[in-house]
Amino acid sequence: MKKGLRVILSGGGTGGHIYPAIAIADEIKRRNPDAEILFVGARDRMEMEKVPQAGYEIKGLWISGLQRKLSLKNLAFPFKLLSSLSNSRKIINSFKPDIVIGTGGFASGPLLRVAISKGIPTLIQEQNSLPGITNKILAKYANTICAAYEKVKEVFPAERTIITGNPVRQDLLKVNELREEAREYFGLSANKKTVLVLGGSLGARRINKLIETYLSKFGEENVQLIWQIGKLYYSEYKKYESDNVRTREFLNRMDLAYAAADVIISRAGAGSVSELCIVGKPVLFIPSPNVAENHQAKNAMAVTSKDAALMITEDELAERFDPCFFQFLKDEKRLNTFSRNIKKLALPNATSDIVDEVEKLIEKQKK
Ligand SMILES: CC(=O)N[C@H]1[C@@H](OP(=O)(O)OP(=O)(O)OC[C@H]2O[C@@H](n3ccc(=O)[nH]c3=O)[C@H](O)[C@@H]2O)O[C@H](CO)[C@@H](O)[C@@H]1O
Repeated sequence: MKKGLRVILSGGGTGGHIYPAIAIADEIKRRNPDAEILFVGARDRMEMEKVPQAGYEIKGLWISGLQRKLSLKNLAFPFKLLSSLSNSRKIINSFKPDIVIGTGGFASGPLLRVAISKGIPTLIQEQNSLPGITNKILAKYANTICAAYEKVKEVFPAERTIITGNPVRQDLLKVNELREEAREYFGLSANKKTVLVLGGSLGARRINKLIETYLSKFGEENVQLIWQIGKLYYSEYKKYESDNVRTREFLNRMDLAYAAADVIISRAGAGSVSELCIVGKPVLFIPSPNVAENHQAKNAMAVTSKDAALMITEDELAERFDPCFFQFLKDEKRLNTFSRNIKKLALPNATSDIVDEVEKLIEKQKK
């Protein structure tokens, strides 16, 4: 890549859009330490905190999505859109990027729209098998679309869509070397099985309720927990913190959380699924039913259909969790099969393949 490369990345709203953008930024920086990288997000969303923590500058736009139901908040939408288009133009004019990359979420809409209108190369990355609204609109004009599922070619222009997989932070590639450090970091015992509970980047109300119900049973079964509760629910559940139960609002060291775990209970957001394949540990998926076209269940089924994980839907939890999960925890043969099989589904080169596409676009622009 050329010296002094200038890149704007935009993705946010939830971790599912933020961490792919950070993974791409890290790989661009690794290949070209002189690259200037700027993030653009939505002013009040979690990217404003998580991106600076990852070491990058971020500018916030005043933008949100249209509410599906009739809501007063929608009245502000046209003003937010105009304001964010105007600010995107200012940001692009002053930063002068060589390329603009969008990973989904509201802020990437106006920003990429302006980049496209100015003829700046654009790349979008779609994590899900069912594209979100922002990427659906942008895909009509973006130069390249990097996706994780073949199925998106039914929605996106197939000739510009490349299946790369989802970018995953590189520190997750070597979690198997971190087990000791991880147990120490969380203050966990070396003699007990550890279950890691993940509710997606925002936390999951139903999973938190489930864990609360079975806390004493986990104790009786000699199982310790790392329990990611989520910002919205943390105040309600943090009282359960103990030597055996490590409660966290958010896990800033996902590498250590994955490293400490023997078994993982998780939502099935696209990024979580991609990471879990790389980590290669036995998983129980509890997909969120509150997402468009039940796409988390589809993400999970892509894994369970390969005999590589277990899935229980929220509707089935009351009946199936107790008999299935506690038996699963003791079934070493099945745990090993799942570990082996889920690892076969990993696409560890996704980030590098996406940055190859970034380089190609920039080269093409130069010609
Ligand atoms: C409710 C909802 O709308 N969920 C969507 C959201 O999920 P969500 O935002 O949960 O995103 P994903 O499951 O894709 O990824 C979660 C990311 O957050 C990180 N993480 C999570 C918890 C934590 O404590 N620390 C941490 O760093 C994970 O390591 C991962 O990188 O975006 C996904 C990708 O577009 C979609 O598939 C999901 O359906």
